[in-house]
Amino acid sequence: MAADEPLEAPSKRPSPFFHSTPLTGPDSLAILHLKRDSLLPLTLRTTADEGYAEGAVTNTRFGSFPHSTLLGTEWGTQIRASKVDTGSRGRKGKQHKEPPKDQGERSGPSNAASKDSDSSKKRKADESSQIDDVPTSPAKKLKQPPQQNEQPLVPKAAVEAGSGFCHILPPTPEAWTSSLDHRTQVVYTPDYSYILQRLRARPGSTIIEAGAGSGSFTHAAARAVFNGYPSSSSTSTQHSGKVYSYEYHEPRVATLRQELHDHGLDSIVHLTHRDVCNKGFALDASTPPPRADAIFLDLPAPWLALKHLTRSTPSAPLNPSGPTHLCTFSPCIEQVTATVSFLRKNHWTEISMCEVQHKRIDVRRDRVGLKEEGLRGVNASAASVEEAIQRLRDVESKLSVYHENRAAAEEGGQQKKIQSKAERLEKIKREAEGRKMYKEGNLVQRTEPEVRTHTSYLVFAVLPRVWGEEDERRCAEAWPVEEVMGGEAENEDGKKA
Ligand SMILES: C[S@@+](CC[C@H](N)C(=O)[O-])C[C@H]1O[C@@H](n2cnc3c(N)ncnc32)[C@H](O)[C@@H]1O
Repeated sequence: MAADEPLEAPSKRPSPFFHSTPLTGPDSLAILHLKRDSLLPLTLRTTADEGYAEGAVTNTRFGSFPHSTLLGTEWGTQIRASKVDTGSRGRKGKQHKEPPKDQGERSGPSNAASKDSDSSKKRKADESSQIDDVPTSPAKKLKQPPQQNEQPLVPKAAVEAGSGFCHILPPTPEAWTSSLDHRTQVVYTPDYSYILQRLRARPGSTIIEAGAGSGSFTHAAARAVFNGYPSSSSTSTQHSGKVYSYEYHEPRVATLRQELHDHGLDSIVHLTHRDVCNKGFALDASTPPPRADAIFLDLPAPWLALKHLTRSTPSAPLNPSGPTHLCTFSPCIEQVTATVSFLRKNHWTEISMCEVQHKRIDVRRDRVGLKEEGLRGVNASAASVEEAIQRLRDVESKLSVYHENRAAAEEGGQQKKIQSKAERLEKIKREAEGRKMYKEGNLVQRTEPEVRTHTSYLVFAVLPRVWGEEDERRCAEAWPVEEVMGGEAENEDGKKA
């Protein structure tokens, strides 16, 4: 499909990113939360086209999940993995003569990949090798027309596998960012939440974004500006929030266009296939230019695009009746220098730069001591010299009791009881029940290094609106100086009027 080729009419159904149903339903977009930072988007299906007796199945490294176990559940529910019967799927491939096997826990990718070895190798090479036959990439979906032989599901009841689980979550821009098919480097949640806040994006705003890349920022921006779907009625006066996205890489445009359609966002996001550096931000002839309140440029050379964003250009896509807030995202300081230099020469104000240095900080209680032995998340070594000496005394005394008991056994005398380790741990556990653990130990903080982000410098600036004599006159009429100053206005000579 060509990037400029429109899809069918904009989807009429509400976007699952803005409206969540109480329960998961057929054909709805869901995110499987497998583990921290491992999320998987999928569309829940009631049709079987993969030869599983249980109907549509998603295989992950944490087990197989028939969609029948995911449908009709509350969002956030923990779903147990199932044993699945590959049925006819197992017999389909010519090179695979073995009888179909049950796919138990953790049998996902390799067992399920019964089509051919090339495709299985490709999957292994794929960044998301934990996933098999999941309709994650709309690009893949585009290449695969819907199967003619899809049959209504009469699924075999799923049998729990005994281990392996996931949580089913509704789609949000955050979950989408963590799970999307990366076609480019993406803007991550900590960055876009800060950027959108600095751009003053709010319901009803108009944002320009270039380049759209994998659509991570696009989804977050769409949610930030959403204040209802554009109304076709001419009487509606409400200005709908809108995101104008530009991208010059044709396959990325086609993929993102399909995603936006599938996600019910195509009436909020206007995606254009265009090189903004060379050709500016104009839209097709039938569409009026955007009147942007905010601009986000995630391009290698933002200053080349900025030359099309001036107040003096008649076709400039800026809102003439308000200031325009700008953010550019650059991976190196040279780009920042060039951008800031351009902004200074072209009437932009409030120019500032910040480096993104997100850190995830783990704050917890550090509990050390022998009384913690056997408890979870503790350091069970002696916390003080006294504790260490006491432990040595205990060991010594046990040893001497042991020798006494041996001597007593030889002489036929009575033996003393020695506390076993299991008894000691049981006693500590019992005592712990009465302790207020959340108050104990030192409060410590540790920086976790693995926050997903890129080296990035964000440049912010504001382009004020044009202000002329006429604006000044209207303003003076609306807010007469005497009223504003409470009769304290001064005349031209600086005297009180
Ligand atoms: C880092 S990616 C953007 C990622 C995106 N912001 C996201 O969150 O997924 C940069 C994108 O800019 C696009 N691009 C680069 N130069 C461009 C230009 N002159 N016009 C339009 N798009 C451009 C690239 O094709 C690439 O997809």
